[in-house]
Amino acid sequence: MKIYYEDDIEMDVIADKKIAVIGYGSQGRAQARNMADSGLNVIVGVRSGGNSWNMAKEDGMNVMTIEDASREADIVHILIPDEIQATVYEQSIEPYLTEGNTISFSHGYNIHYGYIKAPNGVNVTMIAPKGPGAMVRRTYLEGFGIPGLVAVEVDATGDALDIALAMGKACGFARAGILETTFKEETETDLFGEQTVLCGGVTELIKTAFETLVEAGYQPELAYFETCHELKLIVDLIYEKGFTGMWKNVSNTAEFGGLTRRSRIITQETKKEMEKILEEIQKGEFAKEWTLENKAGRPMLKRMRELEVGLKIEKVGSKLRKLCGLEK
Ligand SMILES: NC(=O)C1=CN([C@@H]2O[C@H](COP(=O)(O)OP(=O)(O)OC[C@H]3O[C@@H](n4cnc5c(N)ncnc54)[C@H](OP(=O)(O)O)[C@@H]3O)[C@@H](O)[C@H]2O)C=CC1
Ligand SMILES: CC(=O)[C@](C)(O)C(=O)O
Ligand SMILES: [Mg+2]
Ligand SMILES: [Mg+2]
Repeated sequence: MKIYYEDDIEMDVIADKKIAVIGYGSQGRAQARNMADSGLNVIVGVRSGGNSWNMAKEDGMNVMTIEDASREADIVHILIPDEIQATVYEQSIEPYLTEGNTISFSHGYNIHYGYIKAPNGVNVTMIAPKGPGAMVRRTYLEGFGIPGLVAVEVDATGDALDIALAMGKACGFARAGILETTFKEETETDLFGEQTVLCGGVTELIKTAFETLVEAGYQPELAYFETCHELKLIVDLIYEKGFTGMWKNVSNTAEFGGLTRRSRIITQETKKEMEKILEEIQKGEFAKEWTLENKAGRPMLKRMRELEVGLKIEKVGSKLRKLCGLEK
């Protein structure tokens, strides 16, 4: 396992290169601004007249259409939604690539599952933060960074890894460390983590605990504070001090209750289901399902989004977040 830090990485490999960041959303806006603030020649490639076009202009970025940016750049860093990358790549990026260029990603999904294939002579690299775009920017401005992953699928120029690492350093990732991996490993672990813990698992855990308390007659506001709001404070302790550090900071009562009951909540059945979800990812079954969902116009995602907005915890939580100024 190789982890790269600031002092391990030279910037001169990309000092005079033009870097097109395609997309200006969660990751695009954060990474483009971080790299520009690090002194790199960044072009933002987005749809003309769209929200991102206007936002990038307001941020003072050098903005072009995706086609012009791809033609102009030496490195094309693709930060648009995974499910549309292949179409945009085929229509607006690939025709403008030349030998010695690099295409770069922050998730291995489209390369790993074969939706995007680079032409001969073009590097294929990944520099991926292990965190949301807003934190990529916030930690950079605070002088720190989000840990990153670096991978090289195709090294056509012999310096593809140096290029990806320099981009990661310019984004601030090397302050926290950049771990070397592969497109396969990043893709499979990222999908697994977001489905079973970070986004899927944790919201289902919170929702179920909240509903259990409310159905038992407790005040919904108290249930929200207990099962959702306070979770950040506990996770911050784990983030900074690990499990043992967190246990040291909570009461002995919480420690005894938590350690004796947690395996009744996350059971061996849960572990078996996690293994099944990982297998679906490894076999490409999730990717196929997501591709079909998009081809059908996202009926399931639209319905699930509607149900999510309508959840009691969302209504109670929004009211409380507004009252304490967290939410506008
Ligand atoms: N979100 C995150 O925190 C993380 C994301 N990643 C990865 O980063 C990559 C980007 O993800 P993320 O930042 O969330 O993406 P977003 O959903 O935030 O991307 C939005 C951007 O994509 C553009 N866009 C959307 N649809 C199209 C289209 N059909 N044609 C052209 N441009 C389009 C939008 O432009 P417009 O304004 O014109 O609509 C906007 O600039 C993905 O590979 C993702 O897996 C990796 C780690 C974390
Ligand atoms: C923020 C992040 O790392 C995720 C959950 O993998 C994503 O947004 O795809
Ligand atoms: Mg992730
Ligand atoms: Mg992800």
